[in-house]
Parts: sequence; C-alpha cells; structure tokens
Amino acid sequence: MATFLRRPGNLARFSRRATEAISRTPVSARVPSSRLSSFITSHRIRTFATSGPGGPDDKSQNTQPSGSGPENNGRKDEEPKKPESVLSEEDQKNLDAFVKHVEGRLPESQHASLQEMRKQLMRDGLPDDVKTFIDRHRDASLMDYLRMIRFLLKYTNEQANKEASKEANEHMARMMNKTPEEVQKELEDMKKKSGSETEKGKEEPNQEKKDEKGQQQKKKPGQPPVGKVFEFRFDPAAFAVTALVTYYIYRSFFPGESSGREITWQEFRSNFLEKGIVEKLTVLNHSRVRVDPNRDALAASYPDSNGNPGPVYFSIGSVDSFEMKLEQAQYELGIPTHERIPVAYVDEVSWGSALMTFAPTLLLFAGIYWFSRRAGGGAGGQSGIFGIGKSRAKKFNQETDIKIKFADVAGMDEAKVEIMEFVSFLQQPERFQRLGAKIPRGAILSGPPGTGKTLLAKATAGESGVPFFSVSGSEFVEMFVGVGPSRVRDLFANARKNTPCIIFIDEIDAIGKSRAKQNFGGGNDERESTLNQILTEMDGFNTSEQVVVLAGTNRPDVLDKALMRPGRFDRHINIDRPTMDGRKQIFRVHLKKIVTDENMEYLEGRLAALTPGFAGADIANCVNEAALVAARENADKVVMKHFEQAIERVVGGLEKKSLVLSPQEKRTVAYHEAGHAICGWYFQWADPLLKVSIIPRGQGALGYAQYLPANGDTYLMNTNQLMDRMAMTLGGRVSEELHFDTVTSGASDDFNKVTRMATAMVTKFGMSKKIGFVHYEEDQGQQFQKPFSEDTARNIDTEVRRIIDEAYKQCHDLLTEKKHEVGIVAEELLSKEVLGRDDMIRLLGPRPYPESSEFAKYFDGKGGATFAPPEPTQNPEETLGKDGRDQTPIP
Ligand SMILES: Nc1ncnc2c1ncn2[C@@H]1O[C@H](COP(=O)(O)OP(=O)(O)OP(=O)(O)O)[C@@H](O)[C@H]1O
Repeated sequence: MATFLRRPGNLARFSRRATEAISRTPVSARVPSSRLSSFITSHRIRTFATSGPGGPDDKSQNTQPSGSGPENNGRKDEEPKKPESVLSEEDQKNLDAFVKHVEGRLPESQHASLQEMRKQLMRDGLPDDVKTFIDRHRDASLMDYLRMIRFLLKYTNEQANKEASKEANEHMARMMNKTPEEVQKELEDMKKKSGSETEKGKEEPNQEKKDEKGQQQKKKPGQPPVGKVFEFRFDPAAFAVTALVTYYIYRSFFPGESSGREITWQEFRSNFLEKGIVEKLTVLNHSRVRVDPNRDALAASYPDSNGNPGPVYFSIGSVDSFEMKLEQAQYELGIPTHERIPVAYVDEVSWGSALMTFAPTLLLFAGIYWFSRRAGGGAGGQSGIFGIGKSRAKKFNQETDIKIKFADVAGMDEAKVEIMEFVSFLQQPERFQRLGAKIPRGAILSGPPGTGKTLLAKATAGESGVPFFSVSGSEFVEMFVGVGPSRVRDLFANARKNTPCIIFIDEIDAIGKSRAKQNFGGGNDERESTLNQILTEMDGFNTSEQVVVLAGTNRPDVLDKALMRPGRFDRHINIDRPTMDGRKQIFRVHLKKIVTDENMEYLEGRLAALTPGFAGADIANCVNEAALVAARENADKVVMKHFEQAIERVVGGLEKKSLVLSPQEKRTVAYHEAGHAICGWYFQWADPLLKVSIIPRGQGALGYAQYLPANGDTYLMNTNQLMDRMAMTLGGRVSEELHFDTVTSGASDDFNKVTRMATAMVTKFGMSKKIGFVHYEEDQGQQFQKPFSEDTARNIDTEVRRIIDEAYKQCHDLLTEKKHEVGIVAEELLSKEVLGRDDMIRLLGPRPYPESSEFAKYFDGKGGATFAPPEPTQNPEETLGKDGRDQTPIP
C-alpha cells in the first residue's frame, strides 16, 4: 500500500482504471435501440473489453495525433504535424514541467497516454482545477487531488466515447460499403429521429443484451473478434471515500512529504544556500526543514530541473542548533541581514501517530461496547448496554405458542383442581369479585424435578387463553448490580400491559432463598434486592389486576417466609411423584404418539407397575427410549420388550458391554444376586423380585436386582418390613459366604444401606426399646456437637449393631435352608444373564405369600394373555409418599 501510494502517478493510474470502468455503463445507456445502433453499442463495448485504453498494447491507438476524433472524421492525412497550443507561454512551461515530472514516475507503457493528455490540454486549454494542480503539484492538498481525479474521470470518459464511435464508424463503413462520413451522417439522422427513444432507457439494456447475443451468434469469419463483455458498477461516493481514506493513510505515513528528497546540511549549504536559490525554509515539527527554492534562480543554476526539483528536506537535531548554524552560514556567506532567508515553523500532526495515541481509548470503548452487546443480547429483544435491565422473560402467545391443555397433564388431579381456580379467575373475574372475594395473587408449585410443574403452569395459561411470561429465577441474576430488580420491574410492567396474563418464574429458589439463612460469609445483596423487588411488585398489584404469578421450585423449604405469606404466593401446591394410577395416566398421555400393537390397558398398567418412583419426566423419557430401542432394531412397532429394555436402561444405567468379567468374578456376582433374589422370594415382608441381572450397568454396578413393592406404592413401613428388607440386602454377602471360601468387596454398598436403615430405626423411628422415642437429626457434617451424650451415642451404636446382627442371622438361616435354590437361580443366571419374575416362578414355583391384586394382574407370567381390563376406578386413599424403587448394585 505504502509503495503504491508513494508515487502520485499510481494514484492517477488508479483513478484512470476506475474511469475505464465507469465509461462502459453510460455508453450503453445512451444509444438508441435500433439494429444499427445496437451493433455500434456492442462494438463499443467490445472495443473496451478487448483492448483497454492506455495499456501497453495501445500504443497505436493512444499515440494517434490529436485531431483524429470525430470532428475531422478520422482523416489522418489532414492531421497537423505539430499540435497547436492555446496555452500561454507560462502555462505551457508549467504543463511541460508537470508532464515531465509525472513521466519520471510512471511506467513507460503509460507515457503515451500522458502525452495524449498533454496534447489535449494544449488544444483545449487548461481547466482551472488542472491549472491549480499543476502549479501546486508538489504541495497539492487533498482537494487539489480530488479535483484532479474529477478531471481525469471526465477526460478518460470523453476519450473512450470518441474512440469507440470512431472505430464503430469505420467498421460500419466497411460493412456497408460507404465512406465513414456517410455513416456518420446517417447516424446523426438516426440520433435525431430516436432522440425521444432515449427516455425508454430502462428497456434498452435488455434489448442490447439480446442484440449482442444475436451478433455473437451471427458472427462470421473475418469479422472482428467479439470479446466477453464485463459490466462494472461504479459508485462515485464509494470512490470518493476510498480516495479520501487512501490519501489520509498516505499522508499519515508520509506527513508533509510528496516524493521529497532528503539531503544533508552540507548539501543544503553548498548546493542551495551558497548558490542563492533558497527562497524560504520551513521547519516541520521541530525536526525537519523543507527547502523552498526560488524557481527562476533554480532554473538558472540547474537548467535540467525546469525550475522544479521537487520537495527537498534535511533533518535537524534541534531548532536552536539549526538557527545557529543557519545564522553562522549566512554570516560566513556574507548575506546581508535584510536578505536573510525567512524561516517558518509548522507543526504537522501525523494522522498515524494521532490514531496510535487514541488507539487504546478506542479499543477500550470498542471492548465495552462489545461486552455490553453480549451481556444484553436477547434481553427482551433489546441488545446493547441499554437493554441489560430489561426482563428476559419469554412471552408465549396463547393463540400460537401454548397448545398445552389440562388434558396433557396427567396424574395430578388435586393440583389441577387447585390451579383450575386461577383459570376461572382469569376467565371470569366478576364471579369472585361479586361476592367480595379477593383474587389469589399466585401459587408456588413445589416438588421433585420432572414432576410437571412447568407443564402445569403452561397448561394453566393454555386453558385460560391468556399470554404467558416464562422466566427462570437465575435470569434475574447478572454480574451488574441493580440489574435483577430492574428486570423484575420490567417484567411486571410488561405483564401489567398485557393483562390478563400469567407470569411463571421457574426455579424461584435462585432468588427467593430465605434471607435469614445466610449466616456464613454475609448475604448476597443483589439477590436480596431482587427478592425485595418481587415482594414489592406482588404487593403492588391491586386486587382487580388480572396478573397471576406462578413459581416453580424443588426446594420450597429454603424459600423466604415473606414470599410464602398469604397475599403474595397464597397457594402452595405440592406436586409429588405420581402414584401407580398417576403413572398409568402419564403413560397414557405419552403412549398416544407411539406406534404399538400392545393392549393399551395392560401396557399402561404393567409399565406403571414397573416404574415405582418415576416422575413424569422419567416416564416421558422411558417411552421415548423404548421407541429409540425399537428403531435401532428396525422394528415396525414398539413392543413390551422394548419398553422393558428402556426402563432397565433408565433404572440401571447404560449397559457396559466393554466390561468383561473373569468367569470366577461372574460366578461370584451370580451367587451374590441369587442370594438377594431368594431372600426377596421367601421373606414374607420383603419386596418380591422383578428382575435380576448380572450384566454390568451404570457406574460400577456389576449386577443389579429390581424389586417391586409387594403392595404397590408403599408409604409406611413396619418393623417386619424393615427387618426383612435389611435381611434381603445382606443376602448377597451371606450367599458369598455360604458358597465360596472367601468373600468379596461387592457388598459394601449393601452394608451402607443396612446401616442407614438400622440407624434410622434407632434414632428416628423409635424402634429401639433401649433408646426410646426420640428423634435425632441426621448429622450432615454441619453439626459440631452431637445432640446426645456419649452414653447415648454408645447405646445407639450397640442398638444399631444388634439390629444388623439380627437381620444377618435371619438371612443366614434362610439362605442355609435354601442353599440348593440359591444354586439353581445362580446357575440359571450364569447361563441367561437376566432372570425375570416369570423365570423365578418357573424355577422356584409361585411365591408362598399373597400379593397385591394389582401386582398379580400385571405379573402373572402369562404376558397379559388373560388380562381383563379393570373397571375404571380411582384410588382416593392413595396418598403421596416415598420412592418405592430399590436397586442392589455391586460396586
Ligand atoms: N403429569 C405429567 N403429565 C404428562 N407429562 C408430564 C407430566 N409431568 C412431567 N411430564 C413430562 O416431563 C417433562 C418435564 O416436565 P416439567 O418441565 O414440567 O418438570 P418440572 O417439574 O418443571 O421440572 P423441574 O423442577 O426440573 O423444572 C414434560 O415436558 C412432560 O413431557
């Protein structure tokens, strides 16, 4: 770039190229659309495309003497030998000096063009702009450059037009056997006739294209070659801006210099000062001196220079020393005081250095701007730093976005009834207001993850047909102070504009945590003020404002009491994991989209029985997983096997095919699992086995056994059940003891479970006579002091040990008695790897204890062949409770 710019000739060449491009478009736009003219047009275009004016091959064309234009109709023999000049002597001298100056900086191939331009200027006179430029070309300003460029554009355009039409005339004359004069006349007549046609300019380009195409198709040998036509779009504004920028970049790198020559002080003294040709000295930026010679004196001393040697500079150490040296030199040369050389002082600011000075500040601002755009991006459709305080709540339109209805939310009838009231409030507020009832402001939906809190909130909006603003609690929290409250304000302001509507704040515990609990490390001011703002906004509603705020959380226990008080979130709706019936309903909802031939009643029931403790999201995942398993097998429908595999995968984790056990290890695992299975089968109060597997799954589990609560979902456990469950959990280790010489580490997780159960019996459930009816909180590592004495601690230890020993004895007695059965199950497990309940019935006979009818219905060993759909009944007595799932992994 710098090299390009260093030479003014390059700038001129650059502008000329641009003009070549420009000149093509107007030519084609101006001519009439007759066949003759279109031929000319196409020919003109060809002329430019095949041989650009001013190129190295254009000598013959460009060196044509002036006067070969249309005004003398191309008669070369009439051309004067010497071009006439209309310029004054001084102008002529200046022009010659300028041309010589530029010629020295242009490649030879462009000299012809330059001479051509000189001739034209001599013939037509110097336009003012050019005259100014020529006079000042060594110190030309930006405006001078731009004026010069404008002239060059005009000049090359005219040249191009003249040459094109001349060549076209000659060609036409050859084609039509006429003289060029006759063709010219004919053309002028045509132009007169079709003068009005030029207004139809819009249609012409198409016409021209067609004609040109026709011409190309009709091309015969002997005709001039038809070149490819390129059309350029030229934007004068862009060109001017580019020229401006280019100039300033150039000037910033070479301040005050336009192809100047650097000399030394000695050279200056001997070649300039001593010869008396210095007119003026200009000190630039205290470091360089520009020498302005007296042109006449210069021309006299150096005839070759034409009075113009170009800018000459020399460097100085300091202004003082320069002044002293100059003074000294002038004194020595005997220059009288009144003829001493004037010295001017100029400070030129380099754009480059100015830019570098401001660069860090500019970078800083750019960085801040960029970060603010990122931080604020998407804030309610706003971006930039001004959008950061805007709420990020997504607004769902009731007509287009929310298609969820209560029918899509299965198995939470109580919650639905509660929330239905909000729907009727939004739909018919007067029904409540008439009786003087205050409208509830909001509800907190709490419950374990995936139980359908968000789904229920969406369904509420879907049913009531109002806009729904959904936002997550964490979206209020930002690194900037004050953003949280501002977003809350914005959210509520938006909601008020869209009444009636529902706001749903998911994971409200992110901002609604109790302020009292922040005892360590101080509070979080930003979160507190966000919470305060929510409290204020909810208070600020007037009772007739139809804005309902629903909030979802998994941790209702940590929420601030102020948030939960009536008047804010009036309702607390607890959504727990679904019961057996709930699961059936959820399966029904999700199975609708699945392609299957199974008996739906049976399928729903069996799947619900197989998935105790599953939340709605687990069920949705299971159904989808089953479809994926079926698709992987290329099956055309999803069958029971696929569903069971999917459940196994969700419960036990991914199958670890890469984990290969040694035969001895596999045997140990088989006997370990068989021990659990036999205990589950023969202990009356234990959960019967559903499936046992020795395929490694999940994280570190080498085998697993799945049990089903014998009486469906269980919410209370008696001592017998706890003892049987503990004994069953110890079954793995006892079986290892009975069948092998040594035991393995595989029972460690079983011991953990047994210890926790026994400890709970002693410290929480009041099942130890020695400790009594007390409840000691579990030590979660946060208590520095145990809430009981050393004596009690010792007694708890003794009691826990006693209970575990009892469970162990119970298990040992059973497995010693059933040693043979353990062997049968273990060997079968070794050969089949997975055993189901049906296999157990085949190997051991039916379980000797009665089982719940629900359980028997779906696990009768006949795969639903005898299944009769039950009367549709609801079990109103089912209450919400604990997870009935159990796994016995071997780490
Ligand atoms: N009762 C239900 N009926 C039908 N589908 C359900 C039900 N509960 C959950 N689902 C399914 O589980 C998905 C996740 O539920 P949702 O997002 O509502 O859970 P959530 O309780 O809000 O979870 P989190 O507490 O983690 O935010 C739903 O999209 C839906 O497919």
